[in-house]
Amino acid sequence: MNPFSYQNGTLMAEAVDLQHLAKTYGTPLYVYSRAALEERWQAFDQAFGAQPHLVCYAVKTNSNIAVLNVLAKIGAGFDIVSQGELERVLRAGGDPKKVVFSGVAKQPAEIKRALEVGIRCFNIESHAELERIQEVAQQLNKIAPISIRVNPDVDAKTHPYISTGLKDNKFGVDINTAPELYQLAAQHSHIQPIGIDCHIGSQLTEIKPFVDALERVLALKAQLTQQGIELHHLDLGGGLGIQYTDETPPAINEYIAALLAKLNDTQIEVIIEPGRAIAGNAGVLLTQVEFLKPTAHKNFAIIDAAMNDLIRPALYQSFMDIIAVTPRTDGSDAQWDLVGPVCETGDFLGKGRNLNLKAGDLLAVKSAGAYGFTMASNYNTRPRAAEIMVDGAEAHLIRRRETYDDLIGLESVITE
Ligand SMILES: Cc1ncc(COP(=O)(O)O)c(C=O)c1O
Ligand SMILES: N[C@@H](CCCC[NH3+])C(=O)O
Repeated sequence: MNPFSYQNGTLMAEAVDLQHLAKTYGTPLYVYSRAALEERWQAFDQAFGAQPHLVCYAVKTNSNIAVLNVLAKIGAGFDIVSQGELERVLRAGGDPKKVVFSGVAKQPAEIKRALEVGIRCFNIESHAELERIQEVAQQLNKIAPISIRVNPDVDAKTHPYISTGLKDNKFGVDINTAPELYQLAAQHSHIQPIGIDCHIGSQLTEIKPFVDALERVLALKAQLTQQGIELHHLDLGGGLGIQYTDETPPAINEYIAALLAKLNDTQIEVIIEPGRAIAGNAGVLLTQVEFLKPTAHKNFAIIDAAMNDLIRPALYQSFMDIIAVTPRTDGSDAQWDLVGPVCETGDFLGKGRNLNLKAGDLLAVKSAGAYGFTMASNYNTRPRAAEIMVDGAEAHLIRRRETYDDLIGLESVITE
């Protein structure tokens, strides 16, 4: 489903008028569709059929507790990378037994909390981290279930900043050295190896790298079985891409079908950690045109959303499609650079876009449900945007706009 479609000349989110939302809550404004979030998580879940599996939504993608709650209610597990994300999952009603904990430097306090609430598995990213988890588990007299994140060294063919499965990335351990680390882990008194983990990158638009990675993970599993280490699950990470413009990523069910074909009836539980493919196209960012500033060389449209609200274009030169909420019937298209009010030359959301604009127009940045709000900052002391979840004809404010007190209230002047 596409939750965002035009009706009577205006873009709607499900059955809610986006012009109306912008008037009520102001801009910049993130708007998510509940139905789209649910549909995409369920598409992953259902595609597994009889294969034992758990679809752990990657919390970093969009961590609003209303988003997590909607997914928890339909049975989602969660992939977290910090205690902060764990606290969100718990407050959203998520089941800790369905939580996997990734990330290269889990703090002792984070490990302790995760052991206390009883998460499913720690995805260990180095030998040093194995020792730290053993130490904390021993102090608590608990057994830590672990998998080792291996680096299968496959080229994910995505942006270098979001490719994670290559030898020279900071993530995971070299797949060739993993057997040694598993042997060592198995000898630790408070560690129980239960799975293998990998995650090769994000915004992948081809199936082959996923299948290549799985092949290497299966070979490792066979080797470990021979060495007497039996594992209960394979965690294949996230990474399935979405369409931002003209990309043609595989459909969710094609991607899962390719994994199942490679598994060839191996009855092992498969965990996946999709983020973008669930939340990306379930959200838009609404922004208003402040001023039009045509110059001799270029036309700038200055909008009220900036790189602090949505950093992907500035950080990765990502293309995010930008459309008029109510396309004009008067005037004509011109080419515009859509820039924000932040004092940085890199502050743009789109360049050279053909749009028919006037000051005051409302625009929607598409595919902004993933890595939008979660990567937002307060740079230039700009309050972060409000967030709305639409559910049919209803709109719920799921995060109010920040106030200046929210921003400045944590600070104090020195008194001398
Ligand atoms: C360990 C891990 N799992 C899952 C994800 C989610 O990735 P994506 O949003 O591409 O599905 C990420 C981010 O790339 C990650 O680092
Ligand atoms: N934040 C990135 C993806 C990185 C994924 C984090 N593991 C993006 O916006 O595309």
